[in-house]
Amino acid sequence: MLDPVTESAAFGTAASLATVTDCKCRALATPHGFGVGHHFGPGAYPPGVATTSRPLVARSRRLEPGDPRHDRPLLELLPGGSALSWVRDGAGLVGWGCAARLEVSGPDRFERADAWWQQLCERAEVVDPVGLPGSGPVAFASMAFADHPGHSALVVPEVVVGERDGVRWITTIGDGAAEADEPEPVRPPGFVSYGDGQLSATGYRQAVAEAVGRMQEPGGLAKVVLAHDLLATTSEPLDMRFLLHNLAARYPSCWTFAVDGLVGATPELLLERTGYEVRSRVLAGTIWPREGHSTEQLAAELLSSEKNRHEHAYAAESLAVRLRPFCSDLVAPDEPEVLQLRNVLHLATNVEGKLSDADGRAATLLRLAAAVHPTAAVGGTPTEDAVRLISELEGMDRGRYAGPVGWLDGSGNGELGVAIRCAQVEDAAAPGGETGRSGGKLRLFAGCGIVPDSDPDLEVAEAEAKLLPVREALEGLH
Ligand SMILES: C=C(O[C@H]1C=CC=C(C(=O)O)[C@@H]1O)C(=O)O
Repeated sequence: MLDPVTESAAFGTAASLATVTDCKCRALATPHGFGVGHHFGPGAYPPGVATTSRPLVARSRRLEPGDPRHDRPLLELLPGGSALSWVRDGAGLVGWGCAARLEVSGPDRFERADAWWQQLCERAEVVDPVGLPGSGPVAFASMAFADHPGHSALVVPEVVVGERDGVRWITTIGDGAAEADEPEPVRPPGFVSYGDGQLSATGYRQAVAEAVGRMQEPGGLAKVVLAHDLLATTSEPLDMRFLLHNLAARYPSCWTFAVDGLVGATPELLLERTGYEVRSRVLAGTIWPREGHSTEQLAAELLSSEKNRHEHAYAAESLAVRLRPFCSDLVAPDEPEVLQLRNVLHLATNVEGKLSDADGRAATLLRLAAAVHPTAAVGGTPTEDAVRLISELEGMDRGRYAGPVGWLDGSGNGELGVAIRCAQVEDAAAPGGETGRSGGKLRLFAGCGIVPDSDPDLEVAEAEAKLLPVREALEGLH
């Protein structure tokens, strides 16, 4: 098997760090510049220079009917271990193994991740007769919500299987040894128990009440999105595929993702870039099923709720305003529509644009993401004040929850969702309790847009409804 490309990088200040991990998760921190190589010690490369000791070799080929990798659902191809996924309605990408990996943190994490990926792709040897978005070299990405704390990860798998427009293909990156990995049977996680995370539901209610009080004062924020977490412990080791299968079965229209231990099914698309086309689906404003109310009644109530319309307008506008400068054309409807999911209904705005290439190069997906993240669907209005208030009132580390998550290819295409309706796997198999068995530990997250007339009790209930997809997947509902 090809040695994974080992990224060793550090960028000057404590405020802005890129740690370096190889794919066997040996962390290498270096006080020197941006360098890459396999198993080279830190400091072997001069500051500011990115090198790889060996270029990536990516080979794609079409899969044909009769090949199990063509005929079986994408998620069923994943072997055990750390799964990579971006699947919607049965199509998308799954990946495994690790040919290269980057961890970054800090305010310029997007720019540095972008530079790393561009350099890897420029030097890569690519054989790609498939020629579709997602064929050729691919990195799965999961970016931290905040500048501090939290790390972001880019993982280049050794094997990717993709499906788009009815075409199935496989890409091997490296020597393709992992191509032969046979899926082991998926293991259920056993009993699931829940406990408070870093911010309990009671603490969350207080945080929302405090935010509402401050927002009602003169000069207060227009909107802030506050979240809390829930700790889940499983009696058996956690097989991420169990979660992925159940999420995809219950939420087929969402993007079922897994990147570096962050797993979920998001209904919200931050940005999709296909050539010069960009697309986004902004969500904000929520209602959840109540007894005696039909879906049509709930949808009508949501559309006519001034509070939800305000919440939504801030989010849709934040995306459109920040995306517009990169586009020669951008269409954002004036009126939201209703998106219906099993657990909730949302107000949704689909935005479409055409990237301008005035200087001969349209902005990359990661650059675009840096410009639009966080939208007011997960941050607030105005953004910087809201992000400060989130940090103050939540008092927890969101990690990569609510950050961009998805994939990028070597031709500039990719999809980044907003990492909501998800959990961070803290330990796939944590040391066991009294029984001596080893179970897993996950942090589930859910947040709600808070405006000056929000009711804290209702926001707690809304967050509970948003936690359901992962809870039910964990408990085996499909
Ligand atoms: C922040 C979350 O949801 C966002 C997306 C849709 C609707 C939202 C809302 O109505 O508050 C949130 O803005 C979450 O699920 O954790």
